[in-house]
Amino acid sequence: MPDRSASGVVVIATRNKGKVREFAHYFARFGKEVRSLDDFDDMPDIVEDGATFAANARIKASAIAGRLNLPVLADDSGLCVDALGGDPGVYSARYAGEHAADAANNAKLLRELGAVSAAAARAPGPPDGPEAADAAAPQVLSTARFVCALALVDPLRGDTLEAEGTCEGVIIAEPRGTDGFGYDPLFYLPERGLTMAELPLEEKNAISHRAAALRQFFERHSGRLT
Ligand SMILES: O=c1nc[nH]c2c1ncn2[C@H]1C[C@H](O)[C@@H](COP(=O)(O)OP(=O)(O)OP(=O)(O)O)O1
Ligand SMILES: [Mg+2]
Repeated sequence: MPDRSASGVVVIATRNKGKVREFAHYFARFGKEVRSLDDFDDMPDIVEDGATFAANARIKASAIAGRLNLPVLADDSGLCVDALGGDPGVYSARYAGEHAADAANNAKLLRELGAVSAAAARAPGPPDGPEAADAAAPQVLSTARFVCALALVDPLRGDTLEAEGTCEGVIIAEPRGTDGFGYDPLFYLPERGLTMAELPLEEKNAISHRAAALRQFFERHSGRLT
C-alpha cells in the first residue's frame, strides 16, 4: 500500500538553522528536502516544558503536526555533562537564560566547570610551546554526551514514532573550530582528536547523536520518512 504520508518533503518543527543544515544534508541522500518553521507563516511559539528530551520532541512535533495536518518530525537535543550531574540537559538551549546565544551558553558551561581562561593559564611561558600543546592535547574538564530525541507525529496515520541517540565525548577548556552550532566548539572527540566544530558536516552527520537517533529511527520504523 502506498504511504499516504510519502512526499518529497520532510517538515521539521525547529527554528535552529544548525539542525536544519544537518537534516537537509542527511535527507538529501533520500531525495528529500526539509522544511522548517521558518518556511511557514504563523507558526506558534512552542513551550518546551517536558521533563525529558523525548517529551519535548513530542511536544514540538505534535504542536506543528496539529497545525499543518501533516507528518512532522521534531528534534529535542542537548548536552549532558558528567561533572555537572548531567546539566545542562533539557535546559541546554536556555542554560544562560531564555533565548541565550550559543556563545553565552558556552561561556556559562566553562564557568560552571571552573575553567581558567586560556590566557591566564598560559602566561607566562615560551611563545609557542603551550600553544602547540593546546592543539595536540586540549585540557579536558569532564566527560559528556550529546543526546538527541526524535519524534515523528503523523496525523494522517494517527501515530507517533520515536527514537533516541547519543554521542560520547569530553568538554575542553578552550573552544576549537567554527563549523556546527551550539556546544560543538567545546565538545571534543578524543578518538578523532577534533571537536565537533572541527568536523566537516558530512562527518558530524555520520557520528553525531542526531545521526544515531536517525539510524535508530530507520531501524525501528523502516519505510517511514523515506
Ligand atoms: O549537534 C549539536 N551540537 C552542538 N550543540 C547542540 C547540538 N544539538 C543540540 N545542541 C544544543 C544546542 C542547544 O543549546 C540545545 C538544543 O536545544 P533544542 O531545544 O533541542 O533546540 P533549539 O531550541 O536550538 O531549536 P528547536 O527547539 O527550535 O529545535 O542543545
Ligand atoms: Mg528549543
